Amino acid sequence: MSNSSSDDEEVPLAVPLGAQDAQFAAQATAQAGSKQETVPAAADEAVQAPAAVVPITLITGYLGAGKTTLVNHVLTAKHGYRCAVLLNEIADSADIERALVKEPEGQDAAPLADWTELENGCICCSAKNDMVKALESLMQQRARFDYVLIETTGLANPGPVAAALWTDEQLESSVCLDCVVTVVDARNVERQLADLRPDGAVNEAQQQVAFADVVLLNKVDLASEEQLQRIEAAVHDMNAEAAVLRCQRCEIDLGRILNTGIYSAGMAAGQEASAHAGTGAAAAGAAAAAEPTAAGAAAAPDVGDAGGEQQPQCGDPQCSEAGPHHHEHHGFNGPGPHRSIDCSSSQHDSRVGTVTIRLPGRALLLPRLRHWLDMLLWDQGGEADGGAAAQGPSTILAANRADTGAAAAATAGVPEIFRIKGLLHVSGSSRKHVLQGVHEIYDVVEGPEWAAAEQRGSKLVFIGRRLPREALQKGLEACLEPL
Ligand SMILES: Nc1nc2c(ncn2[C@@H]2O[C@H](COP(=O)(O)OP(=O)(O)OP(=O)(O)O)[C@@H](O)[C@H]2O)c(=O)[nH]1
Repeated sequence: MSNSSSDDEEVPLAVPLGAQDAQFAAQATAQAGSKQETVPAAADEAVQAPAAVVPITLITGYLGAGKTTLVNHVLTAKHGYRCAVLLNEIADSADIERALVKEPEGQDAAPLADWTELENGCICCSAKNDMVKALESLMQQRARFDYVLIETTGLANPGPVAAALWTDEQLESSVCLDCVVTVVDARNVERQLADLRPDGAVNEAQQQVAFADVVLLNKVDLASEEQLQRIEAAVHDMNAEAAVLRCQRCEIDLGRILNTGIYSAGMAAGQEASAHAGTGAAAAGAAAAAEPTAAGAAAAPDVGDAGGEQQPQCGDPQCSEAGPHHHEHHGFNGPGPHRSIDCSSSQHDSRVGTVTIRLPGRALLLPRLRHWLDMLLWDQGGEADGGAAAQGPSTILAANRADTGAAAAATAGVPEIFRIKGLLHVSGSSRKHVLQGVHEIYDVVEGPEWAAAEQRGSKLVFIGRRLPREALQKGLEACLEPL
């Protein structure tokens, strides 16, 4: 993730996070600049005299859709807001994103960002309280920013996060939710939306669209006009009120997602819920929705190497029903009947997991790695026929599994890789390399120089289903330079 490199930047804030079971990087970047035409007049006022209440734009979207790209766009655009960013990564990968930050060079140059990394956890469940604590901590330095962006993990249900923003007693008077933005990947979103859960429950991609005020239909360069129209229709069917904006690299008019006043408009219109006030039945429902049950919290690691089921949790603060149910009604405080969602979904699909492979010391041979990745990913595009699929990752990984003796895993189903992130130590290069992969598309780019004192090595994070760790490890080890 890169940040603004304007000269007038202040040193970013670092928010210390206390919880152990969440990987939650908090970054705050002070940003100043001239007001962009597209941003409402309030932007200028915010810079001159900090507003009493800090607006928050919640950025959500499936794995690899372009959330960090959007954050980068906001941080580097000139719009007059000084932004603080809370970043929640699903895997242990904040250092990988950080490797792409173009830090200012020179001995006395202050780094653009301080990063705090926690292990595991997604702010819509186990780490939600950490998000609230991080925000509370951030608000202690309130004078340094006037806008907050929160980037959720790709598997977050934005409902409980939004509810927490409304109902936390410490936060209620200092921040307000302004807009829920869902970034969707034009190339992959159709299959993500169509992805069936064994119990027929709503999946994460559907939840994210359902809770959006604005849907960014990103990566239009990777989709046909026909595809784009199909997606727009599908999104409209799920959430008729959301504005759908086509874009590439999330380059949009930021006035559509910053200081929109969407939620305050809803409150002014006299919607029943008044979560900011924290009173009444609706707020009580919100609080219930925001707090996971003890059982749910205990069983939280549903994403990660260890699996586990979560208690169903309704993300709608107007809902106080326990257990699986379905309802159609008006959104949080937002105007219009626009969120129809089956709350019976478990928080995340428990089969989705993360495998992190670390390869300290020896460098990777880039051509060999590329070949391995090509073989691993080439039939993940969803357009290959059954014959082709049989030669793709399932075959490679199944063969590797057979080698390692895990024969049972070979028959358990085809591995699916949604996302790859890697920080690579590449043979023959003094620079870090960063690998980014979304489904079958991947890219390796050069990052900054390795520091003299830095221990060189590679780290790759795979997010997907039925990921065979040993096979991945073996495949990658075969790409290392010889001893
Ligand atoms: N072709 C194309 N690639 C894009 C576009 N937007 C983003 N990308 C690439 O898609 C990849 C994923 O982008 P990110 O912004 O990291 O996505 P993310 O949603 O933050 O990913 P996670 O944090 O893993 O969920 C990166 O390699 C981006 O460069 C786009 O409009 N077109």
